[in-house]
Amino acid sequence: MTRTPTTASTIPVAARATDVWKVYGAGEAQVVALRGVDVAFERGQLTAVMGPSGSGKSTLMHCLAGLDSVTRGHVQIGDTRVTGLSDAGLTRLRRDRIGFVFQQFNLLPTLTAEENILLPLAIAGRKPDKQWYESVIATVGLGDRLRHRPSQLSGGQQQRVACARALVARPQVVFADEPTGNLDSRSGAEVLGFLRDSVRDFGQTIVLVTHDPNAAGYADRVIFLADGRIVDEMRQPTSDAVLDRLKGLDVQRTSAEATP
Ligand SMILES: Nc1ncnc2c1ncn2[C@@H]1O[C@H](COP(=O)(O)OP(=O)(O)OP(=O)(O)O)[C@@H](O)[C@H]1O
Repeated sequence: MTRTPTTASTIPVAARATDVWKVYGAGEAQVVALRGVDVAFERGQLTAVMGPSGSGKSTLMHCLAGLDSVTRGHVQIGDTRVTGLSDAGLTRLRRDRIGFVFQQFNLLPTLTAEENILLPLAIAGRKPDKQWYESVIATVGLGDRLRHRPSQLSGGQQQRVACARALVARPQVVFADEPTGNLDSRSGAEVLGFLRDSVRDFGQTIVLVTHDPNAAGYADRVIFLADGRIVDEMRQPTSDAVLDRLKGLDVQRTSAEATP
């Protein structure tokens, strides 16, 4: 049977999962984290992935980004089939074509903001494109903080450094896993606004895993996961509509758990 990924549009795809299953452990300890996920992430869009705790959001992101292997099915970044790449191929893919932003900012404490931002390029032996670097720095609004170390920056500023680091190599897709989870609402809004601007101004593709309906309100599209499956999607979401949909998922889950 041919499966149809959950996008009907003709916009080019930056990342795709096709019939992806992920099983952890074996026997009694077996957990099926993903159950046949088909999804395409369109280029130049901010897509949020939402769902109850344990629904498989981080697992899906890790499989898409080549940080974890799939049990069945396959994933693609652009035209490259990630599933089956060698370790060296995966390292190159992650280094050259994917940007990451995590809840913990993961900055190196002994380096300045600027050195942190340029580190992935330095490791890859690449020089930054000066004009691009300057537009990224201007967009994140860190011009006067580049010589500071992470301990001299607020949480929001540190996360903006992490966002700039993810963008500076012009990755095909940025995966952001709960990027506002450690921030107060104002700093969170700044970071989300910046991610949103990078989509609008640079055509960046972003996949955002979040629990927060307000964060999902910045997205072009929201994918809802429940129990390892994609159960719904919403385009041009509002925070209120996302919140309502999430409540529905929690109700379904509670009723399913109550069934003997
Ligand atoms: N390394 C692992 N070994 C065993 N089970 C795992 C592992 N990683 C995740 N799981 C299980 O897979 C399921 C999906 O986990 P995942 O972290 O993807 O969910 P999530 O939707 O991101 O949850 P949360 O919102 O709480 O972060 C859960 O039942 C989890 O316990």
